[in-house]
Amino acid sequence: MNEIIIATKNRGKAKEYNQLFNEYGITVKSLLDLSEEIPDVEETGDTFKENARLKAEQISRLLEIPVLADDSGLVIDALDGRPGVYSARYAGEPTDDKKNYEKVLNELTEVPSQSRTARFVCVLALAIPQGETVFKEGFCEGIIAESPVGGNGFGYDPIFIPEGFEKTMAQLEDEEKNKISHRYHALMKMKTWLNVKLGKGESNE
Ligand SMILES: O=P(O)(O)OP(=O)(O)OP(=O)(O)OC[C@H]1O[C@@H](n2cnc3c(O)ncnc32)[C@H](O)[C@@H]1O
Ligand SMILES: [Mg+2]
Repeated sequence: MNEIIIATKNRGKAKEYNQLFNEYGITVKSLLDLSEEIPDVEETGDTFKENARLKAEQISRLLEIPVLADDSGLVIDALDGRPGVYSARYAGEPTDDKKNYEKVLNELTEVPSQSRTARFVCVLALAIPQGETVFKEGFCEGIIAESPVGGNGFGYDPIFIPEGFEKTMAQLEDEEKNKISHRYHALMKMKTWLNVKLGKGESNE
């Protein structure tokens, strides 16, 4: 295997998967790299898992090859878990990262720092033609900053301070984010599962 399809139209995600798969010599293609026009998958699920399944299975069925997809988002305790599965379109459509995180900051103006706990969640789905879809979940704990800082990453990165750091995710180098992110943790679980499946390693679950 030297190429894998990620069913995403998000450039930030696609870039991270390329970096994460690079050390295995695997090239990642997103839906933005395919020459054919791929219809948008309606994210009608109520959970990250349902939406990850919809994206991976619909594109796998269309292309007739194994496909990975992630549904991810930011879960904020003081907002009862919002924006959660609605992270991409929290401030409405079309999707706008800046409007999304500004909405979150406005909603948290009265909330003190010890109550600004949150986590990024990533549910990664691997859909296999004629097979059962496999799901792995990853988390990254942190707190919501008072104001946006940093220009790396995407989405809510400028307002998310990961646990153990004093800067936002958007101030981290790509390599640093890719060692702690929810996406990295989900992918490592998927890798372990694949190794066991292919008889190359031990399960640690
Ligand atoms: O569905 P696809 O095409 O993959 O692209 P998307 O951007 O719509 O992706 P999701 O439906 O999974 O929504 C995830 C949203 O959560 C946010 N998000 C997810 N991972 C993130 C990360 O690593 N850093 C910052 N924000 C992130 C960001 O706003 C994303 O748009
Ligand atoms: Mg989406």
